Amino acid sequence: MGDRPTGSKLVQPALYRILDANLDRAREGLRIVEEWCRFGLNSAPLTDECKQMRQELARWHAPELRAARDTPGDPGTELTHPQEEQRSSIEQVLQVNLCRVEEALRVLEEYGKIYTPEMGMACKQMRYRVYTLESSLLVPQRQQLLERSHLYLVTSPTENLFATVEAALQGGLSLVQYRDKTADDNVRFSNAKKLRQICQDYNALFIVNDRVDLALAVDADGVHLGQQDMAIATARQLLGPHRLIGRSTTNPDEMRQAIQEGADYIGVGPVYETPTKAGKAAAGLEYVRYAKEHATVPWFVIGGVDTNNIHDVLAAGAERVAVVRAIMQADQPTLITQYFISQLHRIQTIRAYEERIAKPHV
Ligand SMILES: Cc1ncc(COP(=O)(O)OP(=O)(O)O)c(N)n1
Ligand SMILES: Cc1nc(C(=O)O)sc1CCOP(=O)(O)O
Ligand SMILES: [Mg+2]
Repeated sequence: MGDRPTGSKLVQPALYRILDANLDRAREGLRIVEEWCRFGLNSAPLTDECKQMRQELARWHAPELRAARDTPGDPGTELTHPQEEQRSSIEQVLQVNLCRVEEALRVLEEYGKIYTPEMGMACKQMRYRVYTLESSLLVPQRQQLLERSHLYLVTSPTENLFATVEAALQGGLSLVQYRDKTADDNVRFSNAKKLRQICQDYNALFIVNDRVDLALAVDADGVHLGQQDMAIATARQLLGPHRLIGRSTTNPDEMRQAIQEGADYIGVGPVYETPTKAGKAAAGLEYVRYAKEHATVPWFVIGGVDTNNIHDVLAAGAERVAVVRAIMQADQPTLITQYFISQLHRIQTIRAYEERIAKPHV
């Protein structure tokens, strides 16, 4: 590779070892992601993208770099973090490994510039390709599941918390919010952790009410924030780009602002007064009709919704509802969940049909 501006004889072996270690790290991470693209997603384009990047990295891995390796003398091989030993989901495996690839590429970009400018440039371009790969793999999963979810269970404290949530999941529920306004933090943490696991077992989204710190601590899919809770922009900074943020809204101004600030979904309510949120005046069906015309993100009607009034709510334009008591206090949560889902599905089918009649050529 000719003369390099490496300064001294001491610098070159270190530089080569850095490049050698990070080329390995990036390729290993890509291999792990590739396996999921291939066997989990059956995606030829994503598998191919990982493979191409691995091969490009292999071309940069020159014999002189490999020759500089000194595993017994490397103090870094002994250092592990307890979190490296735990993985709770495929998503986490992907997240951790994509992050590892991005970090390794950043190192290769900086140190590679000393080795040869072309290496620095190639690693920079590859890092942007990894960001794109990350978006394809991680963002849509949550967004798509949110799009597909029309019933939202918001929990209330009860002795049967886990059994009730699991019964609802068995009925087809795919979106759960842990809401407990009074428990101690250690109880909230252990409940949220257990619910997170149950939701994962059913491939359902798990959202934490109010608390961004708790959402992060249990690796939740997102957080629900009311008007008095943390600002969306601050939550987004803490949660990163991929987790969901929901916002409660009670009137058109709050809706406009929530959407403008980047809420992934909104609560629309309370449509009826409810003892679950005593003292909050009903926004009524008029606000549901407004949401039908103006909401541009998924919106869930909340507040007093039950099996008796769901048809009025749907008739006002809703296609998604969030409930607490209707499921948490049901004798048969699975059956009630199935009933809600069937009615929500029915209305979507009717609306899709009506739309086709109204615009036959679209
Ligand atoms: C889906 C959904 N919509 C609205 C709320 C209410 O949030 P907030 O106004 O912050 O009130 P609390 O739930 O925190 O008492 C919600 N939790 N979920
Ligand atoms: C938690 C919550 N938020 C509301 C809002 O309008 O922002 S209404 C509500 C409680 C909904 O409970 P139930 O289904 O038992 O009436
Ligand atoms: Mg709140």
